[in-house]
Amino acid sequence: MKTMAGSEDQKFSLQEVLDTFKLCLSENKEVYLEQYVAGWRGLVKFLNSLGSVFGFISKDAVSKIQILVSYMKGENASHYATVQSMVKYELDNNLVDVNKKGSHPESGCRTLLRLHRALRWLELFLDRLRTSTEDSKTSALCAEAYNESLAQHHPWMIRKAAGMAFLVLPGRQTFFEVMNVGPPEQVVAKLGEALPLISEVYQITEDLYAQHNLLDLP
Ligand SMILES: CCCCCCCC/C=C\CCCCCCCC(=O)N[C@@H](COP(=O)(O)O)[C@H](O)/C=C/CCCCCCCCCCCCC
Repeated sequence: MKTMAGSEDQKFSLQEVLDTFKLCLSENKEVYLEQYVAGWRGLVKFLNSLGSVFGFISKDAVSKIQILVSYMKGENASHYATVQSMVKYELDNNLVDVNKKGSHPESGCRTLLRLHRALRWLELFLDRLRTSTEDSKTSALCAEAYNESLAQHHPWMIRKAAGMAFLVLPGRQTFFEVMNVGPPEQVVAKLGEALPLISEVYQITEDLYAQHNLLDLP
């Protein structure tokens, strides 16, 4: 049966997303692409359950996931095990358009950068949800997180469309129910557990991209 959280096999679980982000980091703090992508797949399940208004966002996230998966399964798959190995391989082989779009408009590095920026939005949004009160508006929390992060990289049209989509977000109580964690106190605790993991993955990627001057890839 279809519910707000989607059909059974598409059901969103915060725990599941948490588990994938937990598995994202290797012992020496490299970011596994397979788990990173799996984390995003889990999040897209949630987005899809919100209805067609969010379709344009989901479509973009899915297409970026697919680009990365095609590299991870392609002939150079061994270089796409971690974000670190991908960056090294693509830079060493001049596979990244560094200043302006050229012959590599869909490099792994620029594709991951888009999801990486969205991860910052997620971090800010989940933190706001965690510290929100019963009367907080999810649309406002989402818009604040968006304006502080992703919006700075989006043109006016996208910002407008995103802002309109936020207005139809379900309320805080529904959000908490959809996370499939339990009562609100447990959701808050689970968010508290998830956030440091997401932050660490974000920061490691941010530092790596900064070190290689990749934070503004076209
Ligand atoms: C229950 C709590 C958990 C919250 C679950 C949140 C689920 C969110 C799932 C996915 C988030 C979407 C990630 C979007 C990636 C966007 C990447 C991007 O910036 N793409 C733009 C640039 O790409 P290029 O053109 O350079 O290739 C592209 O132009 C964007 C198009 C679509 C608009 C993106 C708006 C993003 C808004 C932030 C997400 C809001 C989701 C709200 C749901 C709570």
